[in-house]
Amino acid sequence: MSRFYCRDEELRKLNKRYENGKFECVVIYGRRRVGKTALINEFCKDKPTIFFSALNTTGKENLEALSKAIMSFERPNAESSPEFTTYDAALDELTALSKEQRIVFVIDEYPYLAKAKTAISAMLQHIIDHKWTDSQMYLILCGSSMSFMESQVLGKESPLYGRRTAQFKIMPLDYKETAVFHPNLSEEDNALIYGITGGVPHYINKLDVRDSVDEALMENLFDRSSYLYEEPANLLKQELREPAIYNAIIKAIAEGASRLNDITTKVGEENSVVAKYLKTLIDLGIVKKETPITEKPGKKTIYLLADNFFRFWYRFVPVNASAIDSGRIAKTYPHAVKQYFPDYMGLIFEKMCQDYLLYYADALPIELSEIGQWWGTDPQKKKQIQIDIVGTPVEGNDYIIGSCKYRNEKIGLDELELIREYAAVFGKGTNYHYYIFSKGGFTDGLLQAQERGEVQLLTLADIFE
Ligand SMILES: Nc1ncnc2c1ncn2[C@@H]1O[C@H](COP(=O)(O)OP(=O)(O)OP(=O)(O)O)[C@@H](O)[C@H]1O
Repeated sequence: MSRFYCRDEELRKLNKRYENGKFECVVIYGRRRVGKTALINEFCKDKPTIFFSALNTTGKENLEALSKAIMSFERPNAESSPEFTTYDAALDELTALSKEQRIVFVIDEYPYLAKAKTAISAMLQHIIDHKWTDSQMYLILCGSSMSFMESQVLGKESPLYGRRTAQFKIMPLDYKETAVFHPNLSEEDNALIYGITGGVPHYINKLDVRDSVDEALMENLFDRSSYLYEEPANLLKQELREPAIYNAIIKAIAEGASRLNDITTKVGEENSVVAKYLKTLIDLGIVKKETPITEKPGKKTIYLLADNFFRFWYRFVPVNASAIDSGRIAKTYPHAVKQYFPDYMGLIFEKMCQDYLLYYADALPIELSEIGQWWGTDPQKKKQIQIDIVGTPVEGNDYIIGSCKYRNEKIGLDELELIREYAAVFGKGTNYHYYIFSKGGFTDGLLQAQERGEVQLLTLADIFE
């Protein structure tokens, strides 16, 4: 079995709740493959646990599976076990167990159960209110359908509303956590692994980098028989009824369409139809909407791929499909894939730098409220500008302005000049603190500017420290 990494904060909080001995109803949700079940297993490994993974079938078959889960807890060595004839009987058995001891009862894939047995949320609500509140039951409801978990389990319409005692939205790992999987690799390799897998532990494991990212990509992604080659299609098929349209939308965004109109034109469907599909992709954590920081959603809102793995796959697999199919990819890889990495990594590096500033928020010269990107038009030069990082203050007029360059060249004073100009166009603050992040380092001129206190300079090595 592979090792379990990170998630310390989630485990600490889950354990703290366990120790209080009181009734808990914890909701755990997040994108598919993000590591929800692995986290629950890690939490439960030394605790009395009934783990029921709901099935995408009928209510009857789910009751059978639930019966088995309860029976294998009560009689771990029995070859066959009786089954409960009703859900009420199974829940009553759980009540009896939780009166005797602290017990963790996990329902994984809860949306499947709620679909198969529509009354289950109301039944759970009833038993929580009448029996479990005073018991030692530690209930965990887990699911990957974000919209279902957010509206039907956490939302006001749900019978379970108000019953939960905590909720955890499990997010992909960030760049530093991703690097924990490969402590012996260089910062550049670790950045790339983050850029390819998006910090989804399952994808990090499946990419399985030993010595070289190039070799791992060739074996475990740019190969038709590999798991990662199939993954986007599998995931879409598993989650959605019309994968073809979703596929076209993701491809359009990966190829650079970011406004609704551009996506619609590429896909060849009505705006309203595409908007509906986009909403589902946002629920799945594949697409995200972005608006310039400090502005409200509106005309400037754009759509981006939230998931780096999808972004990588759709950027490099479709255009190289024939080379992959014919086995020529190893030959074409240097000019068809690898030479575009600095460009591909640009956006990812921006996110890494933003995360870095959030990590060290306490050491920043301002009390940070939000961090994001800003884009708009320079009215004098009549051209579009984009500021990679803007940090807004909780109060006052001091802002952080940052630039991120993922190139193999030294960045010089002209970059500082440029972001000073951009800050003037942004125009919200009166005092700006400048940060420049560069993979390839800095010229002496810029290093001297740092010594004069005009700018903070950080390399890839600095942000991984
Ligand atoms: N923190 C972690 N450290 C190491 N490996 C992990 C971690 N989290 C998940 N994994 C790996 O990723 C795989 C998939 O994770 P898991 O099944 O927990 O995801 P999930 O969110 O429950 O997925 P789904 O919604 O598709 O059921 C696991 O089998 C495990 O190998």
